[in-house]
Amino acid sequence: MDAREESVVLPAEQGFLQDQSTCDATRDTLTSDSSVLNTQTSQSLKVYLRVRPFSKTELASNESQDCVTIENSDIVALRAPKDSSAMRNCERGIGQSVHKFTFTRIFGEDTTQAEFFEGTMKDLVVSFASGQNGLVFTYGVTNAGKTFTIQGSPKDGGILPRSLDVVFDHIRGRQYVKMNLKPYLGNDVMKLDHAQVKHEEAMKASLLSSLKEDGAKTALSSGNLQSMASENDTAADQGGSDQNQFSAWVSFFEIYNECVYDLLDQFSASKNQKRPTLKICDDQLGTSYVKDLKWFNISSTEEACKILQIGNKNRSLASTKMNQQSSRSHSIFTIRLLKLSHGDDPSVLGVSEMSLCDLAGSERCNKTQTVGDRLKEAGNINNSLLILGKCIAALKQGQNPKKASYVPFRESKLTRLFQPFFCGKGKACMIVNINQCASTYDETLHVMKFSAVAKQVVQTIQPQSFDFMSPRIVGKDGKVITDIEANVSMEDLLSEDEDEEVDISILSAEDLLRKIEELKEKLVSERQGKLVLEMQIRKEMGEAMYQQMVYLDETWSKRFEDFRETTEEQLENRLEMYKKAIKNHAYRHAVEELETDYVPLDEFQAEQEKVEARDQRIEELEIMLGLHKRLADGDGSSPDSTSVALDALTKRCQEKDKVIIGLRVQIQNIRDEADLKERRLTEENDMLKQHLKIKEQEIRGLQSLAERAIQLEASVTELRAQLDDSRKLVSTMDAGEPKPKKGLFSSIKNSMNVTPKKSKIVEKPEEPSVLTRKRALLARK
Ligand SMILES: Nc1ncnc2c1ncn2[C@@H]1O[C@H](COP(=O)(O)OP(=O)(O)OP(=O)(O)O)[C@@H](O)[C@H]1O
Repeated sequence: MDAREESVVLPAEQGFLQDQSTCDATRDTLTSDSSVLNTQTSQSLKVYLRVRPFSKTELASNESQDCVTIENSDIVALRAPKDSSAMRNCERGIGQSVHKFTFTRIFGEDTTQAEFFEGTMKDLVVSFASGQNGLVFTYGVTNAGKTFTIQGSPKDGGILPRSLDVVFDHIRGRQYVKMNLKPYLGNDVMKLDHAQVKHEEAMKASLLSSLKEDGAKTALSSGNLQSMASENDTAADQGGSDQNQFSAWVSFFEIYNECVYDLLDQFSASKNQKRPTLKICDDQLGTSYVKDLKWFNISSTEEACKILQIGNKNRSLASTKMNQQSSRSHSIFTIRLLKLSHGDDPSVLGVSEMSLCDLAGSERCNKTQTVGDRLKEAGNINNSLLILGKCIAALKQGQNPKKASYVPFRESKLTRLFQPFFCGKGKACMIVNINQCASTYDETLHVMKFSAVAKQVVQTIQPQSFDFMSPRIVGKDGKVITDIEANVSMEDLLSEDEDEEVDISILSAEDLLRKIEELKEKLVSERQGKLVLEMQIRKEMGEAMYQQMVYLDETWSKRFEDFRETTEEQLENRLEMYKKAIKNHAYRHAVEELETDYVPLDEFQAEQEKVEARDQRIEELEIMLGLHKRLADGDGSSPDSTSVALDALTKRCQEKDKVIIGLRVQIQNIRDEADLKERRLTEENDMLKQHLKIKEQEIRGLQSLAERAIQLEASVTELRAQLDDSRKLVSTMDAGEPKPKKGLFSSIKNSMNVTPKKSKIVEKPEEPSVLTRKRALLARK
């Protein structure tokens, strides 16, 4: 598959820093970038690929089989190794052995952490510092380098500590050190009183002290960026000219087996205690956030990295077969930056948020030989990644207005939290991590295909900057102190938010009571509305049923008519066939008879001539006989001549007798022949009778078919009667008298159970003619 996709290159993307000049360039961009953010932009989701180098063990176990080839800065080719399923499939003629994928940018195994940060995160951190929200998530199989990319090693930090460095570099000298303004809900800020501030400070001190035993040596840092930050101390001076102040807060949580756990919750961190799970709620703007999540104020990258280390200790790590330090959960580290006005009691000008999500490995269960808890984990990991994939596919599909489909964001905790970013809350970017091992080729290919789809998602980013979005500030009781829109009351905002998981803890007791009353009233009006809706639905269902019945009626009538026509046609055809067969038989028989009795013409004429000659001779003889008689009676003729004549006559008579005998023999022969023919005819007649009997049986079968057709006709008539009853029922429902308590389906059921009243059956005018025709046809047959 070639996943090449030309992404829209927006102005913000054009200036990748190819060299390693870092903070100066970043800061310059920071000062000029806020104007860009005030317009809505659309861009393809940025998807970066990072290929990790082989470990020594991998090289020793022949994992290096040239599976991954980086062709240029944005195209990578994957070649299936010989033992992979992809290669087996290719040999069977399914799929290809080489796949090419395009990414926003590809980073090879030699890429340093600094290079990777420069090439991927610059835009996002710049936007974040200017007030825009951002999300970065890493995706890949286990052991592909996701955690390494985000967190890095103690000596060489990943994108997280490096981003923090840039942010702190940006706000240096403008940090608001008090902790009395704290992130609250999705995008708001809570103003803490003195006691609360003390509590905050104690909590932070306690958290940080928990890492003291391990010492600073394990703490992560951005490594070389540290020095760069100090080199750029002039930033403080620059910032000083800006009257605004900034306050930075962090949180760290994980989604493990579809439960959200606070990784900075010290009490739950103790071994024997069951960790409390946190809920995901929607704020008044419909943005999802983790309720009761702990936020800690940070004043430097070091503090943030220590907090990250503490959270890491609580993270659900388990050793899988593929990675000894495998993350079994999705972990999300979030930084919130509050932009405040100048002075001791500043007002909040804006809040921006940047989340870095280290997704759990996307390996499949069989590969890692997972069992028990590990199998359950893998199931949950795969499920949430599957839903992420579904969301990304649906978002991609949704870009075509004709194919827009439901995006199942709410089907997993992870996608619920990602939803705002895919719906314009801020910039999102995906980092795909792969290793080059032959044994994980199939999984890697799967990851790449997922990324190819993700790269086609176009993000619409709402205009955002600190100046653009002012948050609400609430007091310690959760009541709004200041609001962006003065004409929008708390009640208005809350009444907009009727989601099933609304966070009601932000209301005071009086507000709650008032809210309950309002809700009661709302419930009554909702119920009324529901009744009306139910009636409407009933009516619609009735109409739908009626339409269905009409359709059924039409379909069955048509089918019956077709059946009747076909049967009639078949019967008529058969009848014609039998008639033809009988005619043919009679004709053949007559021809056979003719052939038997046929006498050639010349023979016949010869016979005729013979007969004529005989007749003539007989006449002559009769004349002579008469002459002789006259002579004998005294005509004076001599007795000798008479006796001669007599002799001659006798002779002639004898000859005639012989002829007569011959003729008799002939007659006898003819009679014998006639008898023979008669016998043959009788036999043939018997055979014909047998044949006729068979045909009669077939006709009887056809008659029973016709009777079945008549029965079907009768059942259609009965269905029509039922249809009439349903029509009446529907018209009764239309006329009113709703029975809301009975329920929709019981009413449908009743309408279906109505016994058809025979008296009401009205046959259509053409039915008798059909029956009459059929009967006439059968009678005819
Ligand atoms: N670019 C890299 N250069 C050097 N080593 C790396 C690189 N990427 C990852 N590694 C090493 O590879 C190993 C696995 O990396 P990592 O733990 O970050 O993987 P992962 O994808 O987060 O795994 P999991 O999903 O199981 O947590 C680690 O030992 C890490 O140090």
